[in-house]
Amino acid sequence: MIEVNDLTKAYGDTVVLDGLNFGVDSGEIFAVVGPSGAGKSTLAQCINLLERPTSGSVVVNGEDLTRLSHKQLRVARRRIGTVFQSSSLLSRRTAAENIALPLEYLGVTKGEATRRVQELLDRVGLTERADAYPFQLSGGQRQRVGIARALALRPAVLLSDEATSGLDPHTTSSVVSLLRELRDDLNLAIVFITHEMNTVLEIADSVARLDRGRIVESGRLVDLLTDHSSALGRDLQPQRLDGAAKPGDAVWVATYDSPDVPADWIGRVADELGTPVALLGASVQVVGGVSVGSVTIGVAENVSGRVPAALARFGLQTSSHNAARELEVVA
Ligand SMILES: Nc1ncnc2c1ncn2[C@@H]1O[C@H](COP(=O)(O)OP(=O)(O)OP(=O)(O)O)[C@@H](O)[C@H]1O
Repeated sequence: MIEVNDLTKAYGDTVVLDGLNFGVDSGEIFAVVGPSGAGKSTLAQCINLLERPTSGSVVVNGEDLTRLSHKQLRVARRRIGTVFQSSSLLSRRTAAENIALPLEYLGVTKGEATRRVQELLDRVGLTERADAYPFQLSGGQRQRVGIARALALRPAVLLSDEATSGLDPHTTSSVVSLLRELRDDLNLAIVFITHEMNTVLEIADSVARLDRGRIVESGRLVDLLTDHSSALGRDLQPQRLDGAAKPGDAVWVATYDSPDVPADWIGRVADELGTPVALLGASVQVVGGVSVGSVTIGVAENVSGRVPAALARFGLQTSSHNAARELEVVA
């Protein structure tokens, strides 16, 4: 596991990270999301100690890395594997040679390195592409090589710094699936730094929003998504375009508010209201075994006032924002 305690980084008078605190358990993916300039890259560099924090500590499996000498740190840093954007591979080395790089630095015997590289290629599904050069690989394959290289020294923590940025949605999903698999199979603590909200929704167990060097909100993903007072939870909801309602219908957006929403709630709400409920759009996702997200429905205006109570009975909520929208439609 990794703990970041009161981490501060200043360049001269400019405070870039201001007293950050968080912990990531083994077998957990913790996403840090934030806009450009929030301090994400600086945080990544402080976590793997490429930059020394001005104050505070980074503790991996009980050892405070910030207190180590330069020499001790070189050894301790192996516990953190880092995946950068795909461009970080060496272009004149094959996939296998890129993965072997950390093993070479460590002075591992050639036979042992070959065995380990084979194992890693297999783990990331690239056995067939061992001899390909980076330019012969797709963006997703290059990222898999980067991940395999980060795992070469069997780290306890995997730090992903914008590792899926610039990849198309399909490739992002496949890299995300691989990271989730590694979390479970290798019991890794993964710190996933990104500016992409959609990816957070796919990957994170917990999430923190970094803004101007501070963590302004954090929590378990599923809790944030079902907490209607959470600005981060709202921003993480998947975006979608809804279909138009029938003339004379009022539109409501219902958000999943409970882990126990029955799968057939639309039919049951229609029965209760005594009128059909039209499904206009939905973005519902299962996070940690719980359905979260929102659904847009259209119902006849004459029963519209009864909608919030009917939905609440099945564990769904209409937020005030959505009520305002409904009033707009009715007006
Ligand atoms: N070496 C440095 N000296 C002075 N200021 C710096 C230094 N490195 C970063 N900063 C400042 O720290 C702030 C955070 O930068 P950082 O690159 O960590 O943000 P970021 O969230 O990664 O942004 P982006 O997503 O655009 O890469 C910025 O205002 C930047 O100008």
